[in-house]
Amino acid sequence: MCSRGLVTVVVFSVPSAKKDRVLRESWREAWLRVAGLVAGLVLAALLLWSSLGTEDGVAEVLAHRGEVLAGRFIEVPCSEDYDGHRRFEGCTPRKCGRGVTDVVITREEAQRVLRYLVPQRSVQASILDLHSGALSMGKHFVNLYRYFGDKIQTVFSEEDFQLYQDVRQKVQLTIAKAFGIGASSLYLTKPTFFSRINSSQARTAHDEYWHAHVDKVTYGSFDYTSLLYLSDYLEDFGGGRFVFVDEGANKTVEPRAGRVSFFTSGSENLHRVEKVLWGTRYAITIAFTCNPDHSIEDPAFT
Ligand SMILES: O=C(O)CCC(=O)C(=O)O
Ligand SMILES: [Fe+2]
Repeated sequence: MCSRGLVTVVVFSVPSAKKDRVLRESWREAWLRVAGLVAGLVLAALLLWSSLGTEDGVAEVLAHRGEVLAGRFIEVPCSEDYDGHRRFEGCTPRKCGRGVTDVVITREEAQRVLRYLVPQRSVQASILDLHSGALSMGKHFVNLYRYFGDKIQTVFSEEDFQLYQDVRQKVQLTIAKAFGIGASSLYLTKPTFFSRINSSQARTAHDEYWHAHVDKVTYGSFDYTSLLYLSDYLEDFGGGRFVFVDEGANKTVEPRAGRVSFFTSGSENLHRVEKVLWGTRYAITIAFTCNPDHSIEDPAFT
């Protein structure tokens, strides 16, 4: 019986084995198709995620928005950009790099600076040159100081200018200390400006803040650039992170009110700002030169 059973099984199992194989193969094909689809979806999601995260690939975060940095400094080799300019020993960078600190300017001070720039917010300025008073409004630049004339005192108070001067002084000392130079060898240079960025369309080339650039090339006189952030990444706006464009992995600085980021202005510090996706981002660019011929006074009533 057993052998008959076996035979029976054998007899009937020939076509069923074929069927099984066909079935197994079609299952395998279906599985392969599903696996291929899943792998494709995962890859697409990864690509989308990385492009949303950094816009241009791999990035490391140099300063997270949530951390309070007592001071982080990273040295990078100097580019040759300084050689084409007159050198000022004890000031022109021999040591190059980038630093971030959250303890030099308090959040309260940053809020006060922002408050003093409120009148400009109401005229929808996107850039205000704090030295000349040039204000970009849509496609045009107007001169705020000339426009308001004597009435400028209704826009800015003595106290506002004093606050700006205190902030500038503290940032100057921080830069001097980080790079091992004398603070008095640094001079404020132009443009020193307030920027307000939102997600609306850029109207002039000045508004296209997202292009990678070298400050020394863009602005000429800059040797050391500093940025004081006045609003918080992911609280007040999305996108808008500052990116050092490096070979390998970019380094990002997430803005936070009161955060000061500073760096030598040559091509060792090529950088860009990510497009702002929502909300409004406020910052001040304060630049220093080693060349006294390029120095400017602190903004003041003149
Ligand atoms: O606002 C920033 O984070 C950077 C601005 C900038 O690159 C510049 O002012 O040259
Ligand atoms: Fe820049």
